[in-house]
Amino acid sequence: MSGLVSIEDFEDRAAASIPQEAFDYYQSGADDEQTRQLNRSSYERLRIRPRMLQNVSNRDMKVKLFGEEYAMPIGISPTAFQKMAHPEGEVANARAAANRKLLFTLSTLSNSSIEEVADAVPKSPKWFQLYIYKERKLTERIVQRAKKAGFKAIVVTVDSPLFGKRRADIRNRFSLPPGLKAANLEGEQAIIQGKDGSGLSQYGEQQLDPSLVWDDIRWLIKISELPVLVKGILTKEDAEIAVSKGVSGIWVSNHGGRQLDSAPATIEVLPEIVAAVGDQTTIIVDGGVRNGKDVFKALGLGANMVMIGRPALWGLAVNGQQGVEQVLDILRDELDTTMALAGCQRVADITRLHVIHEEYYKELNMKQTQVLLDMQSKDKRKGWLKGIF
Ligand SMILES: Cc1cc2nc3c(=O)[nH]c(=O)nc-3n(C[C@H](O)[C@H](O)[C@H](O)COP(=O)(O)O)c2cc1C
Ligand SMILES: CCCCCCC(=O)C(=O)O
Repeated sequence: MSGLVSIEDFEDRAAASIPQEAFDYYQSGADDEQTRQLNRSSYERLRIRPRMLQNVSNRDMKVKLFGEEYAMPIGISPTAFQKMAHPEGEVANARAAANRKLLFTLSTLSNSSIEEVADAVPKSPKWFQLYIYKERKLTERIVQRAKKAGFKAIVVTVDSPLFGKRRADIRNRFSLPPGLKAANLEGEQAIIQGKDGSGLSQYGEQQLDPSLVWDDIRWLIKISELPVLVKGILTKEDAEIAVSKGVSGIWVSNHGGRQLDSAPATIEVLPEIVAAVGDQTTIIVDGGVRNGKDVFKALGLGANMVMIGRPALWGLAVNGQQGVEQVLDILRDELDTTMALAGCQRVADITRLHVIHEEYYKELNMKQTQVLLDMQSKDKRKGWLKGIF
């Protein structure tokens, strides 16, 4: 697809490519969308401190996570209902990730089933995102299916005891289009139908378990016998509890600004979580990542892997599997350029000192000005005193 050179280009083209209701569902955040916007503006407030003369002629973006090697530290977050973007849905998205040797995460609420995705990309590493249903036996069956199909980790989403209020979905009475269903479920649990307001929040209220507590994470680790990561962590307190319960990773996320509006941006909270548990566990982050500079900043602040949600949906909407591949290629090229220009040959070379908040320069500037003003007024006072005596 020519003429598309940034993720924003893909978003604009996606808006013109799919039905308004689908685009609204993908794009929107909760309530006033402060957190969705903050995810972006917080990246823009960070600066990169580049180092010169570092011989960056041979660059390498490969990373390892849980024993698997990935071509770069960018992966795909779980997003529901991908056949609204393209008839091949999650299968196309997973194939794109596999072709680029990247991590893919499948949502519980996918339109392509666990088995279809596993059959499409049998060899490449993939994770399964879990929503815990009130019906625990059903939840267990889903976990066992994911495990049998070869998914390598369970990512349990903990930020959704109920559903954030997405105004567009309420106005649109969000429903899955005819012919689409939640492919991992059966009967009424597979149907999302909005009669009065968003069908999604009604579904969530009826089906998902809002009574979850930390001991349920222990239960999940026990029944799955797979690495379990908790997705939706935004404080060091919760990160510390999660680690004490035996999780294999913390996924710093505010659900793309779709759950608690006024929650902080993920890139804002990343440093506190890395400082608290970064030496004990794997840290994943998503939310508002739209270019290679953002990925670089998240790595500098301590993330082990940086994930994208909506950008992959925009690629899918524009041109299916190929569209996602193009999105991934744009991000890869941008990260590569950023690393070269910042003086980093490998991902491990990106450090905390490469990333700084814009306030640092403002404060420095203010402090220096204050010192000069103080010196000037001291001189003036001296002259004034001289006049008296
Ligand atoms: C349309 C859409 C559907 C989503 N579905 C899920 C889901 O099923 N499970 C989940 O844990 N997170 C879900 N998320 C949140 C993403 O996993 C991710 O946290 C978020 O999209 C990251 O922000 P970004 O879209 O700005 O990259 C969804 C996000 C979007 C935009
Ligand atoms: C009630 C469960 C529906 C989940 C839909 C997917 C999701 O997480 C989203 O943000 O949308």
